[in-house]
Amino acid sequence: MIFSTLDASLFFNGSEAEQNQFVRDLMDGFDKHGLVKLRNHGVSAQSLINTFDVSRQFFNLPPGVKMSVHHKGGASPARGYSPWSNEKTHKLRSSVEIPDAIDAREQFEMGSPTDHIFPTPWLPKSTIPTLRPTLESFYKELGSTCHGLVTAIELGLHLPAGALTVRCRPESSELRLNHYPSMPVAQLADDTITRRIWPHTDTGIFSILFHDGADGLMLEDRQNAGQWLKVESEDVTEMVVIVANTLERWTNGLLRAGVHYVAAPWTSSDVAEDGATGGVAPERFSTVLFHRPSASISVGPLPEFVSPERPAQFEDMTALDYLKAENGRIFY
Ligand SMILES: O=C(O)CCC(=O)C(=O)O
Ligand SMILES: [Fe+2]
Repeated sequence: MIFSTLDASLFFNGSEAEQNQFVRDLMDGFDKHGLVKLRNHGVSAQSLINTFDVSRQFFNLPPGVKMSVHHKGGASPARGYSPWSNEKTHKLRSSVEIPDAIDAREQFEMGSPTDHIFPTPWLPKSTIPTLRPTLESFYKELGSTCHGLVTAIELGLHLPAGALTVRCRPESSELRLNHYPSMPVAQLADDTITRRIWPHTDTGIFSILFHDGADGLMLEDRQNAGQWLKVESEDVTEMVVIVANTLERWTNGLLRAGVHYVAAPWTSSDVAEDGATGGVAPERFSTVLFHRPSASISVGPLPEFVSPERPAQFEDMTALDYLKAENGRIFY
């Protein structure tokens, strides 16, 4: 296996020596790839089943119903439903200009249940009674895991206890449900303008990701520029953690964000083995939590990572202004 799968219970419930080993392995994975996989992460298998179940129910609704909770686009934090191709993820890598590039994907985003400045629009309870309670409880569970991971990162970066966790209060993370409709594999080939999601980095501190078993997640190989690694998964309860831009900015480039995209699946029975021609890619569902700092916190480099030999590489701006600047470029 290319990527380490770490046992998070060693950090949450282990001895000091086990915690220290987990922190070393986490930092090693972040350094080598910008990605690690976790098991025993605290999110229950039942929550995942429930979440993918309501996600399927939501995306199966008629377009008009989904559009009643439409995300209006633009710079504000994404809340609600974005139909096919509304987000242009290829623009997240400003160095790569691809005219008319399309994301073959629809999505739903929610913010913290306590966020009253950018509230999440919900369907009437009668439409899918379990949608909101399931997602709010999933959000809460993910929040506990994120808190633990941020604590581990503080240790790994030799920062004082609480240095990063205080920057994540009040909670400002965003939960996204992705649905990639079934489509001919040929439409996702290298010479087309369509990807399930284009190569990009995420804007938060890190992202935690689950999918429903349909593979396709690819990560840029930092050892071989321009090459991509398949993020194979051993089981659907495995959590993928990807370093995102804010951690890169805070550490002044010490930890780098993982560039990722979703390709046609490589193992599905209904897709040719090489994944490049023929066949139909089955639909795919994923959930991503973008763990973000609180809105007013700076995403500029932390003083601990700036020195005369290593001047600040990133602008000092609030997490909200940073998110707005990115969203303004990619959401229509
Ligand atoms: O669906 C996936 O596996 C990746 C999704 C993703 O990268 C995103 O939503 O930012
Ligand atoms: Fe992403």
